[in-house]
Amino acid sequence: MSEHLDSFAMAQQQLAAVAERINLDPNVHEVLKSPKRELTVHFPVSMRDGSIKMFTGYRVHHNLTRGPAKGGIRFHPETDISEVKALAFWMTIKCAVVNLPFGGAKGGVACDPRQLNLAELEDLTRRYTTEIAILLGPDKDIPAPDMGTNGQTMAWIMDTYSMLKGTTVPAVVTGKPIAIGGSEGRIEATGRGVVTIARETLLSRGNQLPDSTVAVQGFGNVGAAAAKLFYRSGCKIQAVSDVQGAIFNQNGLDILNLEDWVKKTGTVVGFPESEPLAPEELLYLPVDLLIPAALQNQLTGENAHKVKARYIIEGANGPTTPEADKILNDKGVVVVPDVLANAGGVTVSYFEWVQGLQSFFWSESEVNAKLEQIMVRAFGQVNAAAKKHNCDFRTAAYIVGVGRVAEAITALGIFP
Ligand SMILES: NC(=O)C1=CN([C@@H]2O[C@H](COP(=O)(O)OP(=O)(O)OC[C@H]3O[C@@H](n4cnc5c(N)ncnc54)[C@H](OP(=O)(O)O)[C@@H]3O)[C@@H](O)[C@H]2O)C=CC1
Ligand SMILES: O=C(O)CCC(=O)C(=O)O
Repeated sequence: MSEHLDSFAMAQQQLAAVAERINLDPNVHEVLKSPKRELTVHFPVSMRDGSIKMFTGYRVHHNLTRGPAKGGIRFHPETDISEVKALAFWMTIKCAVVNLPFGGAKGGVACDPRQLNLAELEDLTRRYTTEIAILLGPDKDIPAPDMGTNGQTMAWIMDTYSMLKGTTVPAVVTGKPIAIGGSEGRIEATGRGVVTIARETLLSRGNQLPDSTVAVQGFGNVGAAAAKLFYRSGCKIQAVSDVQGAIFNQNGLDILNLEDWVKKTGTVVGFPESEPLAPEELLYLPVDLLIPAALQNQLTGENAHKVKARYIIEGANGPTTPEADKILNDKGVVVVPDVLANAGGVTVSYFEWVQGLQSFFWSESEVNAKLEQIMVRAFGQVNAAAKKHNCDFRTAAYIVGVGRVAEAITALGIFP
């Protein structure tokens, strides 16, 4: 049977599965089923052709028991409230898995940033920020980049929020440029975390990262950084893709040359040292490590049986549906979930927030060393939970994450 789940329904299924497994207090389950608040805004932007276009944006706070709301902002044509609610829920779990003092949030605007010029994009970002500013603040809600947004977007958000407050407030966003209080290491932090978790996963099974073959879906902030760090670790990156297509080289792509090519052309497609590949075929290559680093719902009940990779390390949020999870587990494919594998980004966002609040900044090597420590510790805790409960890594990560959130909810005295 194939599945047509929306993202929030999928997140609910993941929560329900772990609630049953750990006998979660039904009251806590009830709390975690719904986001704390959802804001939908419709706002006008003046387009450069003289017309006015209406856009719809969202900011969702899922659960704030462990700290202020934290999570990225996505600009994508298919972004809707269900997607943003799911992404906010995953942020609650993710922050708890790596034990950061944050609750989960996410935001988004339904738009195609590639169809907007820079001035339109700036206007859209500033207007969206003004509309959701009621929720934002360094001790309330701290956005960061996600798909379709970057350091420039964060700079516009910080500036708009600072204008509203009448003072410069760097700690209201993370993932901003270094010149305005960004952290060393944030740009590649998610990719670095993905590679660290891949290494730890392999080590836990008696394998090594060097010489592993890798396929990466998506060559943006997460995919490109992960590909480069896998390459530097001695892996063979056999395939990568972006929206325009996929490329393949049996002997491994030179990722540094590929980066130069993408800077020149805007796509991986046509890279001279490669052959074209049908994009969906990337998911079915017989590689050691498959890294989905684009959108959700890529591995489903319909295609999971075709996967030949030994390990899937989820750089993207929500790339594997529950039905696919079951098929992959039955096939013996090890899936390391988003809420652990891509937590390096929010971890360095946490460092950026702490540095901003203290106006005391760390070197890149300090940032990377602290990131390594947190990711290795989180992997160890999830691996231990997987052994203790004899379960897959997603279930184990949820046992750790949901367990911490439940403990916090109970400690507040809501359910004495
Ligand atoms: N940025 C971060 O710090 C974090 C991001 N994530 C998650 O990682 C994923 C990627 O985010 P990020 O790298 O920031 O986003 P970016 O916008 O930087 O990059 C997205 C990449 O995915 C490609 N892409 C989009 N759709 C497809 C598709 N259908 N097939 C193949 N490639 C596709 C894009 O192609 P093109 O370049 O052609 O547009 C681009 O290369 C998302 O799920 C996000 O939620 C998770 C944790 C932190
Ligand atoms: O860096 C952050 O605060 C959030 C990153 C993010 O959106 C994610 O982990 O999905």
